[in-house]
Amino acid sequence: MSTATGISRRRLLGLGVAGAAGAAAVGAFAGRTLPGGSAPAHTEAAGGAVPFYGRHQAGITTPAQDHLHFVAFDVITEKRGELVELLQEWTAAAARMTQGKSAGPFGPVGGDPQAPPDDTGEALDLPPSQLTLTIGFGPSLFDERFGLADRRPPALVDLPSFPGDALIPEISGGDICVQACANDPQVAVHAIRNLARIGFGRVSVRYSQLGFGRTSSTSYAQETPRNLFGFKDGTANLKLEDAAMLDEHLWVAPGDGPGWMTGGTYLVVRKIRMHIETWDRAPLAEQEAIFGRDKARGAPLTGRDEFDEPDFTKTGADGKPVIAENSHVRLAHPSRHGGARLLRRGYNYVDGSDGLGRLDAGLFFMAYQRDPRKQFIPIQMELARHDALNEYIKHVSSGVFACPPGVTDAGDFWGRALFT
Ligand SMILES: C=CC1=C(C)c2cc3[nH]c(cc4nc(cc5[nH]c(cc1n2)c(C)c5CCC(=O)O)C(CCC(=O)O)=C4C)c(C)c3C=C
Ligand SMILES: [Fe+2]
Repeated sequence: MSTATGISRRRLLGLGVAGAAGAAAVGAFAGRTLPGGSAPAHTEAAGGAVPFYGRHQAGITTPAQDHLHFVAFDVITEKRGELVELLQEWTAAAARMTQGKSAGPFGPVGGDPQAPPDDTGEALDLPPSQLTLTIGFGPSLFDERFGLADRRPPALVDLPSFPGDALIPEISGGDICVQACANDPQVAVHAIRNLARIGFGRVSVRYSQLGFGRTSSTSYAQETPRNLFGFKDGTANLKLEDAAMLDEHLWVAPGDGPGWMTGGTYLVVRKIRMHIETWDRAPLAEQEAIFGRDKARGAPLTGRDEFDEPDFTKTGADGKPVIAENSHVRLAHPSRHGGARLLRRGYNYVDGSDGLGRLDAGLFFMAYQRDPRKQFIPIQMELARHDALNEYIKHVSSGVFACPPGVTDAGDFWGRALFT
């Protein structure tokens, strides 16, 4: 998207037009319509910038954007100083890119023509698109390489193997993860590509995953989206408006573990293949019984409206529970897990077809929480053992990461308190 002069907002900012003049230019841009009076392709709300600095990292309670590019890196340098420098460089680039600027100060075309550009350029004409970049540190980072073994939080456990797991090691784990979310997939891909480029020689990409169509709402202002089985997903999620619940279930509090994690949270990722063609042959009544919710409105089978509380005691004419014992929502419900909740922030994925005519598709499940030992692990153990949904899904990749608190200002960097 371009300004009246034909120079993009990202380019303007990337070329260093800052301060009052830059702000005025951006302000003018933000309010303008395209020639002919049509609305911009991205509204400012969808295309605007999410603040990078704050007590918590952005991209967790931020209203879930439409697109994901998730990456897990292996650290290949063994020098602690090089890793710290990389985190500093990444933080500076992330602070810039999330505000719609280029990854480096010169941008795709403003530097020395004899040197590779400090930004790859494919987001040159695009608005910030609510890009957020969220970092996490995996258990393997806390081995002997960087002197971090005694700084590993007890809550950052290796996940146990769950019944039915079919994990592929090459797309599981990772020393460091970065979740890029944006309302434009090209902006998310650009951000991860540039972080990987900056990390050359110090990290290598272990795996990455594209996701589209968020499968959760993280704000009451958002409509509940649908997953690839056609059901509303994210109804009973933690929402950013529930501040007390976030303190109880999401953010690491003082005394929970090492001080460097206070204000942070833990992320569990699971790539879950969904057997779409088998599901599509299941009768509607069976699909609804599996989730315990109706397909049209997402209401519990004991209620009428989406946000009605399920009644697990209610029985039908046959004397059986209306919401089946092996239904997904009964097994995952907080009442079964001592009140434990998750902030789910997953995305649909389709990686093409599998060569046998079936979609290679599913849910890239991501859930943030205060302590995976008390939240994800017991919930998933229950689901893995009893969930009727298991006939239609397969967990193929897994990861757990400690996501540090937010970067407070330009002097701070991702994970500073861990390394100092
Ligand atoms: C271990 C955690 C969970 C995994 C893994 C998981 C996989 C998974 N879920 C769906 C679809 C739905 N899940 C729903 C609710 C729900 N799911 C979990 C946890 C996991 N799901 C929780 C904690 C809840 C909320 C339970 C409650 O409090 O009522 C729903 C219902 C709508 C909603 O509340 O979001 C759907 C639909 C799929 C397809 C899937 C794996 C592919
Ligand atoms: Fe679920």
